[in-house]
Amino acid sequence: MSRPMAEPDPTLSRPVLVTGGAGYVGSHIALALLDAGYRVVVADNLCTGLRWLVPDGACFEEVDLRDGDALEQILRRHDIGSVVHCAASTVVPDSVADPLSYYSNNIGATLSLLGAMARAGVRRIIFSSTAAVYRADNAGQPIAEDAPTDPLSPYGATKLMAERILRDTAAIGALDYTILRYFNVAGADPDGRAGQSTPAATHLIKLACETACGRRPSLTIYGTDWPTPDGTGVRDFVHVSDLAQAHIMALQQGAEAARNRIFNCGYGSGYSVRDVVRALEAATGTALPVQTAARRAGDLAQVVADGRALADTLGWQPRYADLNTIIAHSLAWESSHSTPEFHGLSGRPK
Ligand SMILES: NC(=O)c1ccc[n+]([C@@H]2O[C@H](COP(=O)([O-])OP(=O)(O)OC[C@H]3O[C@@H](n4cnc5c(N)ncnc54)[C@H](O)[C@@H]3O)[C@@H](O)[C@H]2O)c1
Ligand SMILES: O=c1ccn([C@@H]2O[C@H](COP(=O)(O)OP(=O)(O)O[C@H]3O[C@H](CO)[C@@H](O)[C@H](O)[C@H]3O)[C@@H](O)[C@H]2O)c(=O)[nH]1
Repeated sequence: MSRPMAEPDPTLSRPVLVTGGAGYVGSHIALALLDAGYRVVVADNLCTGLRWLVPDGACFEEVDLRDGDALEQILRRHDIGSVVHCAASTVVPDSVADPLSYYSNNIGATLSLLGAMARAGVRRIIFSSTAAVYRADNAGQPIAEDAPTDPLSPYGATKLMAERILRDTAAIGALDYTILRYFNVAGADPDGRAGQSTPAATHLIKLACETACGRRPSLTIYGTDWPTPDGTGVRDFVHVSDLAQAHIMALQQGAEAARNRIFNCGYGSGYSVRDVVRALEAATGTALPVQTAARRAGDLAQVVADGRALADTLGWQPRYADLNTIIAHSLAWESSHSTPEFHGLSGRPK
């Protein structure tokens, strides 16, 4: 199914660089930008990304963002006008086990990118941040952008530090940023063009769909004694295509409402792990094999966004804000595309 082409913003007639565009979120952002009529360049070192996830219409540059000279050349060669910065190391427990590699990659890549942007005269950046920057004791309340920050993990700390670097750089007039703090990203492109394909993904809905497709013997529920209605963890799952649209809106309104602002990206609705299991069972018509285990280290009971600012300020209108839709799209992708034997191959899975 093809979507109508929207007129690109005349101030954004130059190509957009998507760092991490071979990854889960970045590939959906690249698709949404192409759908909206933008020219797109993806910069990715494929450390977790997959070449075949880069949409056909995008130019691909295989580069480690920490190579500032190479990046500067890419920015100049493609006449980049703005940057969506998704590239990062993203697995929370890995960041606890190996903090130095997380600080090195996430801070190193951001510093190198901002330096290259300054030298090439590129000012506008949209940054992928996370709910993991907030303090853990939110008492189960929806979290607004002005809630206290105090990340539990090195991963969250790298994101908060990168936010600070952006703020300090904007304070001297060197760039304009919009920071988007994602809650739990899930789902897949409704047209089946992209989906979560990382071989070692750890996210609940991805693992639940792998289980439903018979690739895992069972799903482990971590903790049934949380202070939540059914005892399992509660999260705010945001559809990856709605999230991608938020980046387009931030870019289009960059000179106005989104300039140097932070927005939560979540629907404000919490679903428990058992809600996810039930929704999956309803979608497949079969029982999902589950086992229970102790709470996972570093987990929180409930993480739900107060996401009103994004809608009120940028006019974000999510299209897929429904757990059943998120599950249906994830399941469709998992069952038709993401098979283990294709992981790591350069060709797109059939
Ligand atoms: N998926 C989520 O639930 C979630 C939630 C909150 C925030 N985020 C943020 O969204 C962004 C994208 O996450 P994702 O889930 O798509 O992860 P992902 O691992 O699928 O994508 C990250 C991409 O960045 C690339 N990359 C990493 N380091 C690089 C470097 N030094 N140079 C070039 N490329 C590099 C990887 O190869 C990969 O393609 C990250 O910044 C992450 O912190 C994701
Ligand atoms: O096999 C599993 C996987 C997860 N969970 C539970 O499901 C919930 C969600 O876990 P997961 O999907 O791993 O996401 P989070 O740990 O909430 O973290 C995600 O969402 C954060 C934003 O809220 C991002 O910052 C992180 O990068 C991203 O991994 C938690 O209660 C987990 O304990 C299980 O019970 N079994």
